[in-house]
Amino acid sequence: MQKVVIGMSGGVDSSVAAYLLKEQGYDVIGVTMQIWQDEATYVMEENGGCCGLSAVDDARRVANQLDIPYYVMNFKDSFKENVINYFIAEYLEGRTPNPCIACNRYVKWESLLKRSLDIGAEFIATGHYAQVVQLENGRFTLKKSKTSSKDQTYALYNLTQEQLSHTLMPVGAYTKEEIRELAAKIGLQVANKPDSQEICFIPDNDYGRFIKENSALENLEGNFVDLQGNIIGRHKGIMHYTIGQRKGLNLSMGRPVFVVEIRPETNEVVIGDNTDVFYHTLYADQINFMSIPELEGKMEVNAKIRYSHQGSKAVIERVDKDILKCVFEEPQRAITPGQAVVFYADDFVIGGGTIMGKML
Ligand SMILES: Nc1ncnc2c1ncn2[C@@H]1O[C@H](COP(=O)(O)OP(=O)(O)OP(=O)(O)O)[C@@H](O)[C@H]1O
Repeated sequence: MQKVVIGMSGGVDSSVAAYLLKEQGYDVIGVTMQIWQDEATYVMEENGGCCGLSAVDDARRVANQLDIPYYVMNFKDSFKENVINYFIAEYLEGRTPNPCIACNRYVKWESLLKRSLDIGAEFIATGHYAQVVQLENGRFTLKKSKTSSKDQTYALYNLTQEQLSHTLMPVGAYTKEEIRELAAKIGLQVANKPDSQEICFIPDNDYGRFIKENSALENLEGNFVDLQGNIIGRHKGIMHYTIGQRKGLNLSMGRPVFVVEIRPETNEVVIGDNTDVFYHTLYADQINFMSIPELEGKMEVNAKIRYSHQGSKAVIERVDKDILKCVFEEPQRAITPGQAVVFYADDFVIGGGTIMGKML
């Protein structure tokens, strides 16, 4: 029997994933990763966070019910180094990070996969809404989940071929409703648990406060400037802002105004009109390809610039060793440095990268 380690967060999806794997005949081992420091754990619990004591209790109960072995493993150091530190550093450099992507690649896959292989498992599995497929060219890639509104391929675009070849995502072939029905049918007590919140380690979504409290920096205030360089007000620190933001600027300009650029080197936040946040072209680095080994020439794709973006027609080409240029057919609003751009052909991930500061 092939051994698989399933990451259990105590929620509906990973619980049903464990059930499905068992049904499919795998030797299933449940693991909950402890990833965040103890103090915050209790705050997260109240907000439905994924990794505190009740998550462990829930996951353990499900594992008992499914009659599979269950362990809690400590990944706090890996999470701090790869997710929290990256998250803070990116904001302080004026970019908007995506911590789930870093967590997936470096904590869930790199660290958990290594430990799983060490204990004799062949695969790791999660309750993500995505499907792992092997193409005719032999490469592994991700296919969008059955319900596009739940699809999580965007946050998984930078898994390596090696990681994908050891990965199972059994819930991706079902809709969320089907998963909830399945959970109810098999009597899982977590069937009605709410979905977890957006960023698990920031309970109230107050990124700015979190970064201030977790970095040594004191006074982060600076100037709001307009596109001509005139000072138009004071900002609270660049980490409070992202491209396209309108709320919370506290500027009375007599018209709606938006963040159009963040300049960490001068600690300035540039303000403009909505029309100033549209661009045709972005550049991306830290490229990872999935369905293709390498990009030859130009390629037509559907490109997604944030988790909630529908995707838009674009042409990509390499312009440097690790830099891709992506030209959209229609200008896109709020292309944001630090976020991922993920390229699709129909429902399949071609690859992706990290959006750089330069836009045209
Ligand atoms: N602390 C953790 N320990 C082990 N696996 C985890 C942990 N957090 C998340 N995962 C895995 O990653 C998957 C996706 O996590 P995500 O936070 O997107 O969903 P979720 O809402 O927590 O899912 P679920 O309904 O399974 O709780 C989970 O289904 C689970 O397999």
